[in-house]
Amino acid sequence: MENLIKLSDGRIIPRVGFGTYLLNGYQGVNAISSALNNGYRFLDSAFNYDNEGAVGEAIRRSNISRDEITVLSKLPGRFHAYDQAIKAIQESVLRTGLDYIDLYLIHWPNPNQKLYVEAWQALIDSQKFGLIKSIGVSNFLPEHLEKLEQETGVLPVANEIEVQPYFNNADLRAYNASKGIATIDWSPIGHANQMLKDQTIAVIAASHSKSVAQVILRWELQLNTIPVPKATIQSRQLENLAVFDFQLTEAEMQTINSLTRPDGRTSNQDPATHEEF
Ligand SMILES: NC(=O)C1=CN([C@@H]2O[C@H](COP(=O)(O)OP(=O)(O)OC[C@H]3O[C@@H](n4cnc5c(N)ncnc54)[C@H](OP(=O)(O)O)[C@@H]3O)[C@@H](O)[C@H]2O)C=CC1
Ligand SMILES: O=C(O)C(=O)[C@@H](O)[C@H](O)C(=O)CO
Repeated sequence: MENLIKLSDGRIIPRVGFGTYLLNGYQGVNAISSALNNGYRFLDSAFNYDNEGAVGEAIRRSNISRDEITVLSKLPGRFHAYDQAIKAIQESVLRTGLDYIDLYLIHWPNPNQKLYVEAWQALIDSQKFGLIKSIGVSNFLPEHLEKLEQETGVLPVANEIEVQPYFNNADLRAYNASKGIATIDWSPIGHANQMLKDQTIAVIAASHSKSVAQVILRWELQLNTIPVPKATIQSRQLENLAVFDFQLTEAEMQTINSLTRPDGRTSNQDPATHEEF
C-alpha cells in the first residue's frame, strides 16, 4: 500500500497524519518536532486547539522543506458568519507563521446556528487568495454536505469524522466515498480508551506480531481512510507509523467491522446536535 493518497482536487497527502490536540506550548513544539523527526508529514491542528503556533514553530525548527508537509487546521463554530470566518482563516495562517495552510476545514457544522454555508463560502473565497490550498469539513453529515453542494456547487475534498472500531461510521464513510470526499479519522485509536485492551483485536494483533493500536490503524488504512493518531512519546509515534508492512485479511477486517456499536462514540458528540464554538 502506498503511504500517500490523492484528494479530489489533486492534492497528495500522507495516508497517516499526526493528531495534535492537547500538544501546546513548548512541550507541544517538542512533541510535534519529534513527530516530524520520526517521519510524520501531515499535522492535524485547529484554531480551537490553540496550537497553530506550535505547529508552525515545529516546522520551522525542522530541516524539512515546507512543501513536503501538509498542515491542516479548522475553523471554530463561533466564526461561521462570513466576515468572521474570513478573519479567522487569516488569523489561523498568521498564528502558524507560515505563508499558507494546506488543508482547512470547518470544524463542526453546528446545525442550530445555520451558518455553515456562509463559513463554506469564506473557505472557497480564501482558497482563491491562496491562503488555504485545499478545503474541507469535519463532522459533516450527508444533509450538511448536500446543502453545501446545492448552495455553492463546491464539495469538500475531505470530511474528518470519528472512525474507530467501536464507532466505525460506515454509512457516513460510504457517503463520503460516493461523493469523492476523503475520510480522515479522528480519535482513530479511540483516545486510548478500553479499546486498546479489546481481546478480539488483541488476538488479531498477536497473530501479526503487531500491537492493538497498529492493527486498528491498519484496519483504517484498508477502509481507505486517513487516520490522524496523536502520540506524545516517541515510541508510540514510531509504532503508529509502522503500519505499512503487514495486511489484514478480509475475515479480520470483517471481525473488526463487527465491533461497532450504537453507543461506541469516544465522547457524546453527535454532529446532528453537537454545537462547538
Ligand atoms: N475534527 C474533530 O472534531 C476532532 C479531531 N481530532 C483530531 O484527532 C486526533 C487524534 O485523536 P485523539 O482524540 O487525540 O485520540 P487518539 O485516538 O489519537 O489517541 C490518543 C491517545 O492515545 C495514546 N496513544 C497513542 N498511540 C498509542 C499507542 N501506540 N499505544 C498506546 N497508546 C497510544 C496517546 O498517548 P500519549 O499522547 O500520551 O502518547 C493519547 O493518549 C486529535 O489529536 C486531533 O488532531 C480529535 C477529536 C475530534
Ligand atoms: O478535538 C477536537 O477536534 C474536537 O472537536 C473536540 O470536540 C474534542 O473532541 C473535545 O472533546 C473537546 O472537549
